[in-house]
Amino acid sequence: MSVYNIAMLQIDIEFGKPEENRKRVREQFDKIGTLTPKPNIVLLPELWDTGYDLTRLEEIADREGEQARELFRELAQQYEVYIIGGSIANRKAEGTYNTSLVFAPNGEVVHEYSKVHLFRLMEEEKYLQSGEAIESFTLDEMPAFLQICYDIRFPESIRKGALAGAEVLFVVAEWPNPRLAHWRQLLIARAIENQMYVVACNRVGSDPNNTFFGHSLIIDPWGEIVAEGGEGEEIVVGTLDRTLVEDVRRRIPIFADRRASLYTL
Ligand SMILES: O=C(O)CCC(=O)C(=O)O
Repeated sequence: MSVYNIAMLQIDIEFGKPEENRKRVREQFDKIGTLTPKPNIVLLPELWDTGYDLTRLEEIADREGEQARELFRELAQQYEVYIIGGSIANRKAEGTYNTSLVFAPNGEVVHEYSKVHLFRLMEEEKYLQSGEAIESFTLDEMPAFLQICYDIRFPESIRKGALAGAEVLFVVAEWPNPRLAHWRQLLIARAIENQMYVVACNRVGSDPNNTFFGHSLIIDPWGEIVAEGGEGEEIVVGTLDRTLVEDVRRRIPIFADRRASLYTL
C-alpha cells in the first residue's frame, strides 16, 4: 500500500484519572468510525491515561500496560486500523516507564518503545524509568520510527531510524506552551533532514502546571505541512503517500552523499 489515511486524536486529558481518559478515548473512536475516507492509522498523544500526575504513579499507572493493551486490542479490531497508542504510564516491578504501544488491525502489538530521553522540566527523571532501546519497525509494509515528545530534540536518534529505512516518523507528545515555535520548527527540520513524513500528535487543555497548544502536524518529506490542528480538541486528518518519500530521496540524494566517516560521533 502506498497511501495511508491518518487520524490524530488531539484530545484533552483528565489529570490523574485513567478511567475517565479511557472512556474519552472510546468516545473518540466512535467518531473515527464515521470519518470518510476511513483512516488506516490512528494516533494518540503522550501519557493520555494519567497525564503528568507523576507523584501518584504508584497508585494510577497501568500494570504492564494491561488496561491499554485490552482497550487498543479491541478498538484496533473493531475499527480495522493501526493504532499508534500515544504513550501510557506503564508500571513494572522496577518502576514506571513512559511507553508507547503500536497495534495492528488484528489487535496484535507490533512495536513497543519506552521514552529514552526523560524531560527534566517536567521532572520525568524523578518519577520515571528511561527506556534503553530505540528500534525501527514496520507498519503494514511501511518502514517506520516512533519517538516521544522531548526525543525530537535529539536528531541522532531519528537519523538512526532514517538510516534503517524509515519513511515515517510518528511522534506522540504533551508539548506545552510557550514552546510552539520549537515544536513546529523541530518537526519540520526532522522531516526535511531525513526526507521522511513526520506525523505528530499533541494534546490540548491544561494540567496544574502547564497549558498545551495542540498543533498536531503531518509534514511531508519536502517539509510542507499536509495538516495542522488548532488549539482545541479535534481529530486532525491527512494523507501520507509513500511515493513522495522516494521522489524526494531521488531529487536530493542525501543518504548517498553523506560523509559519515567524517562526522559520526
Ligand atoms: O522539549 C520540550 O520543550 C517539551 C518536551 C516535553 O514536554 C516532554 O518530553 O514531555
